[in-house]
Amino acid sequence: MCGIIGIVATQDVAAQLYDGLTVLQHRGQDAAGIATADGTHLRVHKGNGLVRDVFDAGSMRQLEGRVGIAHCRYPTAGSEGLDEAQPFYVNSPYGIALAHNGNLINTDALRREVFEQDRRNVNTESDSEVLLNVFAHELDLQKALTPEAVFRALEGVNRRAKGGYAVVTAVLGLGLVAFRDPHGIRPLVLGKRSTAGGDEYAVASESVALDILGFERLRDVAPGEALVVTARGELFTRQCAPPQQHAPCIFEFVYFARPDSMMDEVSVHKARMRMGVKLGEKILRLRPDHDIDVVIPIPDTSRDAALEIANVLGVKYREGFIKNRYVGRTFIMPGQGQRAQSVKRKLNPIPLEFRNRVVLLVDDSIVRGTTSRQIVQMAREAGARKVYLASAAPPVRHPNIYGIDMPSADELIAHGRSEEEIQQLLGCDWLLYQDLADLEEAVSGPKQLIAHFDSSCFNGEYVTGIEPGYFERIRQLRSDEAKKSRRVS
Ligand SMILES: O=P(O)(O)OC[C@H]1O[C@H](OP(=O)(O)OP(=O)(O)O)[C@H](O)[C@@H]1O
Ligand SMILES: NC(=O)CC[C@H](N)C(=O)O
Ligand SMILES: [Mg+2]
Repeated sequence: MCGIIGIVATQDVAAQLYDGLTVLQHRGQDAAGIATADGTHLRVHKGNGLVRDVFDAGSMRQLEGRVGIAHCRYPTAGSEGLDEAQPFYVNSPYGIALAHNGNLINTDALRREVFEQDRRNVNTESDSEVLLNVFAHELDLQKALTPEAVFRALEGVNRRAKGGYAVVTAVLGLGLVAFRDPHGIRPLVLGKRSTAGGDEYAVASESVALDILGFERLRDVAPGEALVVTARGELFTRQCAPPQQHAPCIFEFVYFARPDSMMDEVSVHKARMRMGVKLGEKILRLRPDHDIDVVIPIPDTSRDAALEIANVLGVKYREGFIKNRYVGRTFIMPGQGQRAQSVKRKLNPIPLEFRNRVVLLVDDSIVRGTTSRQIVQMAREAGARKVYLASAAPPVRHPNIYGIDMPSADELIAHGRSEEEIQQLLGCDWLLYQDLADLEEAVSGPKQLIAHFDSSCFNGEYVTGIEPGYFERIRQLRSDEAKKSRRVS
């Protein structure tokens, strides 16, 4: 789930893109990059690692320009290597740099089309580079470089590309172009800042990036909508795909996004609190005479939900695990070995919060079970009398194909297993999952702001439709086993 941001300002934007990336870091830890356009040159700097490791004073100095885009990467296609770090660049037409959050599901077919019909070669395994070439070709077919021409080109892109995509591009001689897939699976938000020199605009995966840069959040980019901000700061917007069901990814609200972000008009923090309320109510329904002494979150993401569960149950909330702030998110690490090792380095219990107590551990989600398996064990070793585990999301039983790297169903602990079997595998005394209807209600909230979601990893329903054989192909390409063998060879 990568993070993207694009800015058009009245002064150089690289430093602001850098700051924006640092608050989107939780969306991708493998690589980062910035591209800027200064009228005659597009400059790109990218590398593997965290934002703070990729850039130094020298690389920042050469990123001149008042139009720019940036990306932090969590791979869902290709390798974790530098070749596939973003932004990508093509020199024709005009010079275009592109950064993409999401995942295309017709990459193979598009790559062939791009090569055979559009006569463009894509040298990496990245779906995003294929997407850039489709955009470049469609723009090449237009006879001018105007917002109108870009919108026509994007109608072509939306006809050809299938999957989840929120995209920012810098087009030399024009400015910033941003667009969101016709179902709005991936998030994208627009902000504005007025200065003495004129209006400035930014688009980003999450509103937190706008907040810290002092942009006012105007609105979300609509599904299928595109916008152009010229280098002079003029904003043009247009719907570039026929209307489709809006289906934002529910996992953004469960895990990916920062709680201080607003997404599709919903506060992620409030959505997570409502998840906690629903789960607390479910506990009271199933076990009105429960014996829970204390509710303990598995930090970070589960905190909002855990606090509300404790409130509903009327029991204590305690921070029983201390998180090492220098270890990143484990779920978005590329290999299972790395993920498993990091849980121990990341979380350590405070035994006095566990000793002789019946503890309810809360996590936002249980995906591969890497975290919860170890945490349940740690809670027992710290002296808990009984260990219960509640997940603010339902069992994850199906692959995600729109930008979260869960390509292989058999790596998911809940795939093909009953809740009793999962409980046994995790080693807890009671395992409780949120119901999907409750989760969807929790996110859409009392105002029912979102009618449909991409909840595919919970219910196996894929809003774009799926080609036969697709799952087997991505399993072969992207399972942990496949990735490991690629790393060795
Ligand atoms: O079942 P698993 O495969 O372990 O995946 C689920 C876990 O991974 C995530 O935590 P992560 O450490 O990535 O981030 P966080 O600190 O934001 O909770 C998520 O919050 C769960 O704790
Ligand atoms: N998580 C994402 O958004 C990934 C973007 C793109 N598919 C890549 O692998 O680089
Ligand atoms: Mg976690």
